[in-house]
Amino acid sequence: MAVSELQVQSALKELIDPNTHKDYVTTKSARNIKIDGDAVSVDIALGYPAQSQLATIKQQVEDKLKTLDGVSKATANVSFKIVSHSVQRGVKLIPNVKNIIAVASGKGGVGKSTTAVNLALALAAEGARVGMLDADIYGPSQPTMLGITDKPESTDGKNLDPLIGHGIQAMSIGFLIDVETPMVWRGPMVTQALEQLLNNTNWNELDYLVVDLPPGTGDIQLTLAQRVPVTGAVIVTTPQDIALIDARKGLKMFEKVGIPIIGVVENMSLHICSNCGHEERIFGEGGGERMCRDYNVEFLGALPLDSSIRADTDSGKPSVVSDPDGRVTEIYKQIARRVAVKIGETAVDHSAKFPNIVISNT
Ligand SMILES: Nc1ncnc2c1ncn2[C@@H]1O[C@H](COP(=O)(O)OP(=O)(O)OP(=O)(O)O)[C@@H](O)[C@H]1O
Repeated sequence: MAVSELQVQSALKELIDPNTHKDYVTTKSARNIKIDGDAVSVDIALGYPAQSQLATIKQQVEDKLKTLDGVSKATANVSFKIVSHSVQRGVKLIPNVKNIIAVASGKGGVGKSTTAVNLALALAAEGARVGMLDADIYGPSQPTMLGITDKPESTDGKNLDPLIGHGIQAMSIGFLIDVETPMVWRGPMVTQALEQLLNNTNWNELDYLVVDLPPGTGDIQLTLAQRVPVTGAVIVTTPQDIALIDARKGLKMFEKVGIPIIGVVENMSLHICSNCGHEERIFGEGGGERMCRDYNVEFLGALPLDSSIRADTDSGKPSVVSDPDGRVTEIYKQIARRVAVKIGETAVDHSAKFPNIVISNT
């Protein structure tokens, strides 16, 4: 007897998506079940980029379906599609940009820019179309980290075309000014410069735009957080108490402006001696996780203090590019998938689909 659609659904309910930690029926990823005699096919449409896992997920689903009585041929078509999610109320969306991820830190020097660029490259490695906006006006580091030395041009005579580094679209004040000459920025100039970089760039169909914010939680960051249409924020911290206190301020700042916190990345968590492999928690233990528990936000992952991370970014080839199969890259990819999943779980932006409501007297 042929298998029923209900039986196929029950089997799919027993399979847990490795990234959402939910089954494919609950997440509504399983669609279009077709049964033709002893052959079953199903589409699995993931809401996050997972290029490196598509084959594994396909295999898991097909193996599961083949355990059903009456099924000898199973086909799973696994794909992903990224949609726009909602942002703070009253903030204008950017054309051609589906989701904006702000990467912030309460304190300078904790590795925010390094995390931002590797997160962007990891999302791209998982198949998403990604951009990087370097909003760190005081110390733009993305041009160096992405190995970009060109100057942006304008093909339409109005907006600048982003420059491409390792497959991602990038815009930075560092492309436009001489980074060796210190610039004195006053508050309103910073927000204006940033809004121009964001709005006057010809972004090309981005799934995610990662924004590397300046460090700190002062007025400037607050204004930026209120003006940039952000889907969610990632906070980077190191485990020392002093960094954590500032990171807590960062969390509160985003709460204040209604931007959801995607989670916290702990950087320089653990030092691994490059000579003997000895592991040491130089900056303390468990601080990031404790903070996440206190504020009920997700701990996205921890990066070791590893001289290769510094050397890779300094040379313009961040770890995700220079060592695509390495342990550090896997951590960045895990973080990237968690970020994408969390964004996928936030409310979808329906603003573009809502019909105009016209009140007429007739
Ligand atoms: N996990 C790590 N292991 C080793 N070095 C790291 C790590 N993360 C970052 N670094 C290095 O630490 C320095 C500071 O990093 P980065 O510029 O990313 O910090 P930041 O928080 O963006 O600083 P700021 O915003 O103040 O410019 C850089 O030289 C970078 O290569």
